[in-house]
Amino acid sequence: MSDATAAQSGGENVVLRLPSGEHELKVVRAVEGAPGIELGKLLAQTGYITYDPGFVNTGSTSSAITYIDGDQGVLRYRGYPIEQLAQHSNFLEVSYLLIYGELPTAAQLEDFTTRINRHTLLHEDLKRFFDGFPRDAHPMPVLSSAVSALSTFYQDSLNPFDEPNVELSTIRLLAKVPTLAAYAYKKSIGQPFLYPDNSLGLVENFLRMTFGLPAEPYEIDPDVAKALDLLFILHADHEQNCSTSTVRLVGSSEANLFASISAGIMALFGPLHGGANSAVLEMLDGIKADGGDVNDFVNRVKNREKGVRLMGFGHRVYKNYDPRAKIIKKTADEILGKIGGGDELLDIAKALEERALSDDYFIERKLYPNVDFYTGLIYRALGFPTKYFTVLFALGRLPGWIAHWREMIQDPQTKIGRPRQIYTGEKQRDYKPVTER
Ligand SMILES: CC(=O)SCCNC(=O)CCNC(=O)[C@H](O)C(C)(C)COP(=O)(O)OP(=O)(O)OC[C@H]1O[C@@H](n2cnc3c(N)ncnc32)[C@H](O)[C@@H]1OP(=O)(O)O
Ligand SMILES: O=C([O-])CC(=O)C(=O)O
Repeated sequence: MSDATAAQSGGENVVLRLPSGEHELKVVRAVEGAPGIELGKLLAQTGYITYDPGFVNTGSTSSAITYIDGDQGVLRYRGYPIEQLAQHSNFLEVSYLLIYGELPTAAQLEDFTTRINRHTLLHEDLKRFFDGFPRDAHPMPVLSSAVSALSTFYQDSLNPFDEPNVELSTIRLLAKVPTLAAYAYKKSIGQPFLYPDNSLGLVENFLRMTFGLPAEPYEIDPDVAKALDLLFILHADHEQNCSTSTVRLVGSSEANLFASISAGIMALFGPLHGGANSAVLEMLDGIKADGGDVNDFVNRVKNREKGVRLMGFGHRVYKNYDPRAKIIKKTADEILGKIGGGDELLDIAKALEERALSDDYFIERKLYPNVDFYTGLIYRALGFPTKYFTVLFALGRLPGWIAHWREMIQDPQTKIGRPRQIYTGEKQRDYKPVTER
């Protein structure tokens, strides 16, 4: 038994009889350390294909970035509890932590900030890119396309093993994605783009480029900036979620950082992942329009009416309250109280949660609110349209995607991602000409 395996407690000993001999292993749930690695390696040698749709039990990598204990509702970035980071840190500092592994010193943070500020501008030709999209285009595919286009403007990014250029691409992404996101919004409302103002912080600059007008001074509301910064921290990483796994999978073919993150943005778009934040608000709007009866809605969910799920509820890993949702719920009242928008929808959301958490359907399945349940209410109060919410998630998740791509490219264990399948089609048949079919 390896030290890593032996060090785990609470597991069970299993004996595997494989062509390579008998192997006694302690098998534990993969919440900490490397308990599944030995087992996975042994099974891989046998050539047996394990059937695991959705990768429920498959550890696709080892990682030192984010730790989740889904049963206990624990989330830590590089070992720091999310609650502490939410209370004391800020988004730039957390981005540094995720990407470089340590909290920055004052000098490191200043250097990081200066380098990001130097790259917030977009190439004028890249700005024209937005003209090609319809005005009512969804901002997520617009953002993904624009990030993909960065590879064409910065061809020094193409070699994933060129460390100085990976570092430059990292800074370019952190600097330019907020500008791209703001321009996607401006395009959708037909207003002119604003150049970044690098005397401002990252979040403040983004707010000004999004809501400011060229001829008018834009006054930044510190409560709004603080609320958005907090939400970005809470979204910054979440281990091998669908979009991060996509970033790693695309990157495992040695595609560059921009291409991999462009793909991650599209994985985030779906309503079962990041798109749930928009879907929750649409659900709450729908309940309100139907008279506000949460019982009726919950019954429709339980009756499995086609296409009706309790959006913002349930999670692959959390079988307890999502700690991010706990923080957001706690601060939603405070934030909405300060910036306005504590409307009927918040009451409906709370009633819906209370109703669901006392219902056997949700209790038996361990379904709790996830990070997306309360965020939309805050985004709306900050002035963002529903369609734009997932772009805000993408802005928050960006440092996590970058950190995972960099960890993946440096890991000597990385192999091209290539799952197998269980073939269920025809065994073999002979071709017939079209006249005989
Ligand atoms: C940032 C994020 O990505 S967080 C997730 C955001 N997504 C959402 O909020 C969408 C709503 N939630 C869901 O669709 C799911 O809970 C997911 C996608 C998050 C997780 O899916 P999985 O881990 O594959 O769980 P799965 O779909 O197998 O659900 C297990 C059981 O709970 C039920 N269930 C899960 N989530 C919900 C829900 N939100 N509403 C109603 N029933 C649900 C399933 O129908 C299933 O029941 P069954 O075993 O009787 O068929
Ligand atoms: O971890 C997941 O599967 C989804 C999630 O909560 C996230 O990406 O933040």
